[in-house]
Parts: sequence; C-alpha cells; structure tokens
Amino acid sequence: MTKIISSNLGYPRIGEKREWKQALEQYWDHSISEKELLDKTKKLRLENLKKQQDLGIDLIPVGDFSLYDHVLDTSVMFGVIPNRFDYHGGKVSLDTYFAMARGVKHAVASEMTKWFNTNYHYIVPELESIKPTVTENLPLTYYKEAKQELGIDGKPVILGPITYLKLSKGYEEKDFGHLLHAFLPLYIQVFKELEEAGVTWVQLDEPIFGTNLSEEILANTRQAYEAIQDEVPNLNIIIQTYFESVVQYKEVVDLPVKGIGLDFVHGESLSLIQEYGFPKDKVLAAGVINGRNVWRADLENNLQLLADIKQTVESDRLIVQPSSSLLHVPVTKEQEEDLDVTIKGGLSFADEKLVEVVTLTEGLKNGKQSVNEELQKSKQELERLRNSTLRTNKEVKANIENLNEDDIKRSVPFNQRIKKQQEHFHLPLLPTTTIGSLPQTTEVKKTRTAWRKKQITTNEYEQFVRDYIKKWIGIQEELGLDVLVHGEPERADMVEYFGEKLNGFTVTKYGWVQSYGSRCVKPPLIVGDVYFDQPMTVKEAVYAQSLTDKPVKGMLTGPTTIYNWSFVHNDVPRKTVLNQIGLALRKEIEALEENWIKIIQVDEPALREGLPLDRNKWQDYLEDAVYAFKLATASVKDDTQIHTHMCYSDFQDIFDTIDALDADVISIETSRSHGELISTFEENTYNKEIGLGVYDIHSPRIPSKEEIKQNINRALKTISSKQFWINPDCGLKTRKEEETIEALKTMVEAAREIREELLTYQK
Ligand SMILES: CN1c2c(nc(N)[nH]c2=O)NC[C@@H]1CNc1ccc(C(=O)N[C@@H](CCC(=O)N[C@@H](CCC(=O)N[C@@H](CCC(=O)O)C(=O)O)C(=O)O)C(=O)O)cc1
Ligand SMILES: N[C@@H](CCS)C(=O)O
Ligand SMILES: [Zn+2]
Repeated sequence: MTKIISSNLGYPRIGEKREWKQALEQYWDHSISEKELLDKTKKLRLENLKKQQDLGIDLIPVGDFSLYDHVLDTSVMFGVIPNRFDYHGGKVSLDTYFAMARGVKHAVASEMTKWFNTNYHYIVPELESIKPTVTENLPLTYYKEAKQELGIDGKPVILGPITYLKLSKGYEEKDFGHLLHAFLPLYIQVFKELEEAGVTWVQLDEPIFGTNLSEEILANTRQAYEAIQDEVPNLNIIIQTYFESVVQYKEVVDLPVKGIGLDFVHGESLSLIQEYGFPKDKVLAAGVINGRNVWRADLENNLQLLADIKQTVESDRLIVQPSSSLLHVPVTKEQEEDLDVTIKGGLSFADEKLVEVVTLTEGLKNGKQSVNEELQKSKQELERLRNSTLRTNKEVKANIENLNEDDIKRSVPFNQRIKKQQEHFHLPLLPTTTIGSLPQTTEVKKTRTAWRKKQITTNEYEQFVRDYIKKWIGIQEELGLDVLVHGEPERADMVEYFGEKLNGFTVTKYGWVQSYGSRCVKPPLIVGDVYFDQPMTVKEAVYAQSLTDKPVKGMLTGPTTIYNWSFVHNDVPRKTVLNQIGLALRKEIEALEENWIKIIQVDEPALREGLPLDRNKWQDYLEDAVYAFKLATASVKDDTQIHTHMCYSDFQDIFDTIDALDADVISIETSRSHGELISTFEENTYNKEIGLGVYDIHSPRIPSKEEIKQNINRALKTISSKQFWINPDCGLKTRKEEETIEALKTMVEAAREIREELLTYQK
C-alpha cells in the first residue's frame, strides 16, 4: 500500500437547488435576518463538506466557501476596504462586506472582473491608501467549524499573495515588491495560527503562475516564499495552480513549499515534468479530472496519465485531484431526469467528478484491476455518446470545409457603409440606446417557470412575452431613447437561449454555476455539430419593430461567447465549433435582415474573458474569434448596422482584435473602472462608432445626472462626439423596473444636455 491520497480544490457553493442564492437574495430583500442567513449558509456548507467526506475524499477543502466571492473574502480578511465604505477597524460587518460587492447609496461598488478565463467574476481589491491588517483568520474559522461539527481535518484554501496582489488595482507595477512585503506578515500570521490549530495541509491558490510573470515578480515571489518557509517550516503548503500549465515552470516548482499542484488537463504539465523533472522533496498534487467541463473522464486514459506522471514522481508523493476548483461545474447530474440517457451517461458534474477522483486514487493504489468495472463503464458511456446520431452532421462538416475569405468580408469598408447607415437611420448626435436586456422581474421568471412546467400554454407564455415587449417599447419611447430593444424577456440567459434553439446543443434543468455574487448561469451543453434549425429571435424583434418608428436592434450572442459559456465536448477542434456557431448565426442575421431589422447587435462579452492565461496562445485564440464573428456578420447589406458589445474594461491588450471584428458600433463597459479604458483611446486610433458604458448596471444604486455627464465628458475629451453612443455598461436584466426607468431617464437627460451643449458650442 502506498500513501497516494485524493483531494478536492473547491466545491460549488450554491447548493443543489441554489439554496445559497435564495438565502442571500432573501437577506438583501430584508426578508430574513443576518442570523437566518448565516444559519442557512452554515447548514449548506456543512452538507457540502459531509458529502465530500462520504464520497471518500481524503483532503477536503475548507474556506473555499464564500458569501459572495473568495477574492472579496481575502480583501476583508486583510482589511483591504476602500475608504468610501467607512470602515474603522475590527471585524468587518456583513453589511460592509456586501456594500463593497454591491454598492450603497453613498459609495459605488468595487469593480468586478472575470476570474482568469472563466465566467466567474471576482471583486477587484483596491489597494490605494490602505493599511493591511488581519481582521479575521477566515480559513481558521472554517477549519475549526469543519473539525468541531464533522470531525473533518480540512485543508484550508487561501488565495496566494502573488495572485491576490496581481489581481488588485490601485498601485504601480514598480511597487509590487513593497506591497508584497506589507502583506507577508499578514499571511504569516494566518499560517502560524493555522499551524497552532493543528492544520496539516494548506492549499495556497496561485493560478497567476499560469500567466507570464516578469523576472522581477518571480524574484519577489522567491523571497516571499522563503520568508514564509522560515516562519512556518512545518506547515505543509501546496502552491496550487490551475487553468493552464505553469509558464515559468522551473522557477515555480523550485519554490520552498511542501507541494505543487499542477493542472494536467489544460496546458502542457506532463511534458514539463517529463522534460524538466519534478523536485524530489515535493509532493505533486496532480489535477487529472477536468474541473472546467462536465463530461465524464475516460478513466483508463486518466490512469495512464497518472502512470506517466509516476515515471517522474513516486507514488508516495502523489495527490490525485480535479484540475481546478469544482466551482465552475454544476453540483450533481442526479436531478437531470429529462436528459437523453446517452447524454446523461456521458456527464460528470461536481459530485460525479469526486467519485472519479476517488476511483483513480483506488486504481493507483491497488492496481487497475481493482477498479476495472468503473473503467469499463466510463469507456462504454463515452463511446455511446461519441457514436450517437446526435454527434455528427455531414452537411455541417462540408459547409465548414467550403468556407472561403469572401465569406468573412463585408462588401464595402466602414467609412463607405457608415454613410449609407447614417442616411438610413438619421440618428441624432450621441445616440442613446441600451445593451439589450430589460428587467427580468420575478413575474417574468415565474411565468417562464410556469410555462416550462406546462402550467401555462405556449400561447399564454408568448402573449406574456408580447405584452412585456409592448410595455417596454412604450417606456423606451417615452424616455426618448433613440435605438430601442425588445428587452429579451423570452431569454432566461443570453447563451442558454441559443442552446435551446440551435441544433447540436442540449440544456439541463439544474446545471447551475455561479457567475457573480448570487447570480448563476446554466451553461448549455454542445453535444454535436452545431447548425441552424429555425429563426431564433425574429418573431420578437419583428413584433417590437411593428410597435415603433424608431429602429429596434436585433439581439444575438456571438460565436465565441456562446462557445466559452457552454460546456463543449472536445472531439472537434475549437475553431470548427466556433465556425459552426458562426454559420448558424449568419443564417439568423440574414433572417432578421429579410424581416427589416436593420440594426443587429452580436454580443461578445466572453471574447476578452476567455483569453488563454498564457499570452503565447493569444494570437490563435483571437484570430479564430474574429473569423467566426465575421462569418456571422459579414453577409449583411451596407446600410445594415452591426453592433457588438463587450462587458469588460481591459481593452488595451486586444485593441486590434476589436477593430478587426469590423463591427460598425461597439459598446463596452467602462464605469466600474472609473474611466481607465478611455486612456486606451489616447494611444490608439479607432474610427468606428463606440459607446462607453456611462453607468454601472451591476449595482442597485441609481447614478446621478452629474455623474453620468462627467463620464460622458471625460470620454468626449478623447473620442469624437460624432463617433460616440450613450448606453449603460451592460444589459439591465438584473435590475428592478423602477431602478431601470429612473437610471435610463437620467441617462437620456444627461445625453440631451450634453448634445445641446455641443450643438450650441458648434454654432
Ligand atoms: C452578462 N453576463 C452573463 C454571463 N454569462 C451568461 N451565461 N449570461 C450572462 O448574461 N457572464 C457575464 C455577465 C454577468 N453574469 C450574469 C450571470 C447571471 C445573471 C442572472 O441574472 N442569472 C439569473 C438566472 C436567470 C435564469 O436563468 N432564470 C431562469 C430560472 C427562473 C427561476 O429561478 N424560477 C424560479 C421561480 C421564479 C422566482 O421565484 O424567481 C424557480 O424555478 O423556482 C428563468 O428566468 O427562466 C439568476 O437569477 O441568477 C446575470 C448576469
Ligand atoms: N444583450 C445582453 C448582453 C449582456 S453581456 C444583455 O443585454 O443582457
Ligand atoms: Zn454585457
């Protein structure tokens, strides 16, 4: 018998039925007290721990739980609380915690951005004028709770100092070393207390090591980890990386810690250990089960992978685990009663993945024969899925092979077609619009749920959708917006909806994954070749257009976003699937155009978010994304206006890609980054039209007119008013009706005033 152990890196917080989300939203609505919220979430946390214990996981993570976001938890643990939240020391209250995440009347929320290349968003720490201090040793609290309540000797999970600081804002690169120096004693204090409490293993998450770090940061990293080792020499710290292999492998595996966790699913970790070896004094935590996808593992292949790893690392120094936290996959497939059996057979959500981890650990300990039955089962299920008729469509394959350069070119360049568009639309200076979705009220969600449960008929549901559209076209006209939207009431989600409509996709009933705060998404599954079946958005857009003389924007989700926010099978190359989606959307766009929808927005919010961690892989990714977008959009007439939208502000790096999409108008989120994006336009020339979000839609806070005008004026210092559109940062589906109307009213008034000022000035 060897000492191989099984481990997990993080478990979904939300609960099988999104109990976590419900509790949080009830607290925010004041329908439950703080105590009730804490009781409900504790119950869920303990159930999750118990489940992992029952499944046979040896090293169970604690402290991976959060009431909103684990990066925010780290900020709160270290007293990194911006001055505007009026924090004066001591334990941070729950209300301050949520204020940082969601904003309050007197203070805007902290910025939120994507967590590496996932659809999870974290709250960006603001390091300006803070004095870091340990306000509460959160991992210790969670460790003690697991021990007392369940007798679990958990593995505290902590966000590592290099990743934490690199994800923060409010300092200059040259000050990284000083900052690290300021945070080190805090980390050491947390570690010492954990050691005193009897903690055996600590998981120190450093996914930043999958990105390209400078020599200076690596040198700082080395010093920091040496200091940690000096102070807590007996604590078994595992530096945990994921989502990519480690870019500066030799430097990272050489850091003075007990173990290194590597992702053997994404990137090239196996080649790296084979080429450069792995230190003899360290434990290798091998992430072999995909923590980012929902497909069953081929356990025989995985055992072979572990056997290959064993050529370099002895069994008694191996930990078997998922490639990343299971935060990014749904809880369990057990509840999916309506799924096709072949598809269900091929699935593995968080709980099933933990069973796979345990099986592999058994197989590695006791030999392949000991788990033969499970190995055969996984092979059969995957083969059944691969051979199923759902998988392949020969016509789609041929269409993709016959693509040529003309398919991705608009007939004339932007400067010619924009004139035709202006003649067609006659829009005012600084046109106002929204990003697409309007409030998804409880009534909307309940009605859709009732329709799905067959409690109301399709006719009744469609009438409800039409009533919603009619009401909101009226509101938008009254508000004086220039380009209207139908509001997307028929869509629970901008990706899932297309998954419901396109061939090659299927959707789940309970496959929820956290996206930000209490907001969850249900990514659709791409099970086979993707193709257009029937118009997906035409009915609603045409109805909306029939109600107004103002232009109504058709609203689609782009290929890269659909791809990145779905669970995709790996049998077909990424590029091929992107182009399949691109071709399907092209048909939809042609159908919209035939029905006189002349402005069509193709959202690509996930394009920037999905960038590979390793910069060396960016170019291929971006080229494929641009190709598929153009495939979807290039066939339209010159006077049809293509819009795109992206909700992020980190734009500098991919400026050329944005330009290459050749969209006539782009809208981008700006307000949470407080105008940083605008500086990008000082350094680059962008001649197409652009709308920089003028207020934050993630917060219930209603912006003032002055604030919006300030945002617009700041942008107009750099971008010509002739190119500029006025819109919120992103869709409004998460906002309440009154908030939305009030905020849009303010936005339109702000736009009008600035328009008048500009026109007066020009006279
Ligand atoms: C724009 N963003 C998106 C991202 N990813 C996506 N896939 N989609 C996006 O729009 N990533 C980046 C950004 C920010 N992310 C999000 C993510 C999620 C939301 C959001 O609002 N999610 C909703 C879930 C919406 C949904 O699918 N609802 C269903 C289910 C309705 C339901 O819960 N019914 C209840 C009864 C009704 C009730 O009482 O409320 C029931 O069944 O019990 C639907 O509408 O049909 C969320 O609430 O989390 C926004 C931005
Ligand atoms: N049209 C979508 C884009 C979100 S990124 C919406 O408005 O919700
Ligand atoms: Zn958006």
